[in-house]
Amino acid sequence: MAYRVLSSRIVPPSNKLSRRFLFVFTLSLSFTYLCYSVLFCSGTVMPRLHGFEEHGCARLESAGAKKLLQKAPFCAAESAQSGPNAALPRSEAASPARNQSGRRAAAQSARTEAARSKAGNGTSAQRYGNKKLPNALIVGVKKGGTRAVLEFIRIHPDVRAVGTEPHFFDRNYDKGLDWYRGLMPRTLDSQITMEKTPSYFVTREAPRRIASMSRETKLIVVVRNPVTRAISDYTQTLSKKPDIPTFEELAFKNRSQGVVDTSWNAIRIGMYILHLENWLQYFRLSQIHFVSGERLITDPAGELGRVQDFLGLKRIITDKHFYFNRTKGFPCLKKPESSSLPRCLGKSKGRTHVQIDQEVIEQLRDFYRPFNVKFYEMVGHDFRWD
Ligand SMILES: Nc1ncnc2c1ncn2[C@@H]1O[C@H](COP(=O)(O)OS(=O)(=O)O)[C@@H](OP(=O)(O)O)[C@H]1O
Repeated sequence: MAYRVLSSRIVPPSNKLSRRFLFVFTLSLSFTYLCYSVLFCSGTVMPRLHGFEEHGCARLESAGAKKLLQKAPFCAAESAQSGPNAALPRSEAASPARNQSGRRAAAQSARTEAARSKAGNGTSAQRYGNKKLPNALIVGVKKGGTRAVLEFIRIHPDVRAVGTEPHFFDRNYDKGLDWYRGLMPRTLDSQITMEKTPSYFVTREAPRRIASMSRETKLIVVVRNPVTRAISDYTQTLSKKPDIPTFEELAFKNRSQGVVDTSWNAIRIGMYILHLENWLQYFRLSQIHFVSGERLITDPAGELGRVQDFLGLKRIITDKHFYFNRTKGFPCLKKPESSSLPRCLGKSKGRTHVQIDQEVIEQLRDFYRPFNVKFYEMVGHDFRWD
């Protein structure tokens, strides 16, 4: 065997040549190991030893050395998060107390990296952490200001959100929770996962389905004067289907007698108390936070302050994140989540409404009043829509 031949050659201690060969062999072996360690950042190796393969760096390993080197700065943050002992000497790794502070520092470093990538270069895709089911949902209401709340709250470094509306608990429920989880962004344990789908609020099955995912889910409902909301809803439909009947024709069964058509969605959605009663069969009132759609426009920082409190987040989003854009006529973000440039919401947010006869508006106000009063009583807040 080759080994036996080799050993018979190197074993005699008197053989100087063999000793020299052994020395050179050991030296070259050490040198190869050194090169390997330098090229492949230690964080990618250590987590494997500690069983943290599921995190980012391990994934990058298979992409080859070139890619690895390009991603090196990211790797530092990822290894910090995935392998708490990776950056520590062995003696420290063995101590649980030091280990914890290392983990804290590592998590902090990963958070800083997340914040930097959010605020700075516009690459909002987070490549570390895990996809988790959402802990908080913006469930309604349509045309209440749900997009504004989502875009504003996601600038918080401890919030990660899906940009599009997943419609899981209404249209896609049969696809299953794994499908739903797959849509979520990667989050660290310290971060909150969120999505918004305004139609959940009026979907009969949504509260039961959400509760069966988790009874602890936090729910946000952005409410707005139901008359204005109905007009906004109609304006949106009209922009897509210009041939629909007039607002008045759709809103009343009999206008002269003031009989409102509650089967029309644009009207039905605004009967907030009826929908809320359905939610309260599955969730405590304290699990639901109501954002005023009106104040969201006049005082976005104030509303976002309360949203952050409700979500248990540090108040990071403040006045300094907003400016009022006169052309748009709405508050806009100085630095949105996806870019470092100031940005307002799109054209479909803040449309000029269809002109509606004042008399019709009064009739609808009268119609909604009793529903509004019950709603105020239930949530313990007067939204002053009358
Ligand atoms: N900052 C800011 N910028 C633009 N628009 C804002 C903002 N804050 C609240 N709003 C109001 O949001 C309304 C749209 O609500 P939603 O995002 O819930 O609509 S949707 O259900 O997702 O279609 C939209 O309704 P319309 O004005 O009727 O278009 C706005 O009034």
